[in-house]
Amino acid sequence: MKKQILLIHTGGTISMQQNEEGSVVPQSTNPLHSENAAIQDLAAYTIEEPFHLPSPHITPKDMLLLKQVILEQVEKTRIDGIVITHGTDTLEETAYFLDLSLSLDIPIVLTGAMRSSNEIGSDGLYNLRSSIKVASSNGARGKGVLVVMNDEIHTAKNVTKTHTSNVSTFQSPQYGPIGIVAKKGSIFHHSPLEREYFPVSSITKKVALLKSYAGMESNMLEILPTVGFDGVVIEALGQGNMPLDAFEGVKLLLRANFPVVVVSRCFNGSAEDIYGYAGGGKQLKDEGAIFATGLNGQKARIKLLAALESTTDLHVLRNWFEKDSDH
Ligand SMILES: NC(=O)C[C@H](N)C(=O)O
Repeated sequence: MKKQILLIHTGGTISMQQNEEGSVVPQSTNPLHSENAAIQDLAAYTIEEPFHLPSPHITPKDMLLLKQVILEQVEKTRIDGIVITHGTDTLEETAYFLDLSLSLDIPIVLTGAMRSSNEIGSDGLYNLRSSIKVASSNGARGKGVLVVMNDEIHTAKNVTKTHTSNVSTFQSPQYGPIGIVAKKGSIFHHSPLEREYFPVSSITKKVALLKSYAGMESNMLEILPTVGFDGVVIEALGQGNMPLDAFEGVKLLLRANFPVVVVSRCFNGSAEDIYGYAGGGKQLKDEGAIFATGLNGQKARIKLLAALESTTDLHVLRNWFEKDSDH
């Protein structure tokens, strides 16, 4: 019997075409619909298209809508796997949001394309077929939300977009992919150790993401609560350190119980409380900053958004963010 795949289209380059001027633009009818014949051999489908957006337009509320579409379909009918087509710019954020907010064991795979549907070497249909193969496989069960692009299988937690145009843009720094898509199907060589679940049913908070830089000013931070933010993720320098003036802003926020989550602006490695000088990671942590183990800035922001729906208690938040580290 064919596997039953819930195929959800949301837009992105995989659903776009290049026009005569060379611009890549959305189409009134998603070109993926005319590819249905090219995927019929792999599975049977329920197709949903809750919105059709370039992924820079996608908001956490759209991510929540996707979660609801998935839950409705899973309750209604037998679904063996889920494939979501999505623009690549914010794909990792949607993938991680769904990873945190769904506790399903069936495979959930996000995919996209770096070249639109009518460009030479378009990777969309190929990635779609690969994703359907992975979502139909038993090996993908219980591994959380996955991202399949360019013959690689990545976890939502670790994957990130690393190149503006290359088809091998998605990578998992430090960890690598957990499997590959071979000619005959998917092969997993790793499994995530644990999964986290936040029962998000609304998005009511605002979380900022700031990148630190040499000479960063404190007022960048001080202004946040006054303009309606509920928390901030800071991509700190190197091992997890802040410029002196900005450190003063962090202290003011923390003393007002405003959640400050620290990651590194480095592409690889984790932020840690190593340096003891003013603004260093040790002092940040002593002041109450929360270190997000192993997450990049955009993922830490999604996690803080999800977590703040359940609690604003800094101790609870710290446990949720730092439990992955052993010290
Ligand atoms: N390759 C892509 O999908 C990029 C596009 N700008 C998007 O995210 O919608």
